[in-house]
Amino acid sequence: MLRLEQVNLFTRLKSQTTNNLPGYPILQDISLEVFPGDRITIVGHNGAGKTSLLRLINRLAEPTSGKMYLENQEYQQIPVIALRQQIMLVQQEAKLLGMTVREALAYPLFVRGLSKQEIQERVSYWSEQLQIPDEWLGRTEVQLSAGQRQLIAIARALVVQPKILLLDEPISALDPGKATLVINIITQLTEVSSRPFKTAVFMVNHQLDLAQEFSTRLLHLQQGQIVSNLPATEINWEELKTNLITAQNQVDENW
Ligand SMILES: Nc1ncnc2c1ncn2[C@@H]1O[C@H](COP(=O)(O)OP(=O)(O)OP(=O)(O)O)[C@@H](O)[C@H]1O
Repeated sequence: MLRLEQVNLFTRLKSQTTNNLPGYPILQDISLEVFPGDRITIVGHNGAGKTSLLRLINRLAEPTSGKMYLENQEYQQIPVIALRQQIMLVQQEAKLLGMTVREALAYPLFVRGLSKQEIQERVSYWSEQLQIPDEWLGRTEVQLSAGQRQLIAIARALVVQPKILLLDEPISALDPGKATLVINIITQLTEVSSRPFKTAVFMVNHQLDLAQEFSTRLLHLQQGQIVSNLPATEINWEELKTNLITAQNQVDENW
């Protein structure tokens, strides 16, 4: 479904005299293959490259070298709009861009050409699934709490029922009940086969207990490189927790 082959991402530094400064590596030699229904948790300490990897897959960043394929078609051959119709990114900072919640949920469906009735049906179906109360629908982002905004950002991605869902710390502001609800709903999306495809999900998540329940694979990034990419059943979760805490402490000491 999605394949990355030896992808590198470097910062592009510019000076007043040249555009050819080398920059420094953000992601190095990233190769991975993703299949329908995969639930991939990405872990790694701050600055390891987790967000950059999601931005690369959503094409908000262009690889410096290497190849990326969606359904065996090279990224360069896919118009960006077509790619983003299949791959939805929920960023850490949810923005509704001045829209009301109702408009924000309807907009991605409108641009995909769904009829007014289909849009209404999808918006009410997903609002109900995520337990979004009717009274929120007329609000704008300044009238929502951080957790409420996060839930709306997730809903806005789910209404589209994308092939690939990229979630950057999607449950960090949610209370435990809502976090579990979101995890369960997303898990169903990856399993239900009534649609022509099962969604594949990448989730950056520091809550390893939830990650352990959720994931089918775990991708561990360190300084822009994949240090492990294993099925969740092969992970020693206790060891991973200790490793991540140790790695984070070492980074903090170096600062
Ligand atoms: N636009 C940019 N220009 C230059 N450097 C960048 C840019 N975006 C990210 N970086 C650098 O790339 C590295 C990876 O950043 P990234 O945001 O992907 O890390 P992360 O693992 O998501 O971190 P966190 O857990 O703190 O969100 C960091 O060293 C960061 O400073």
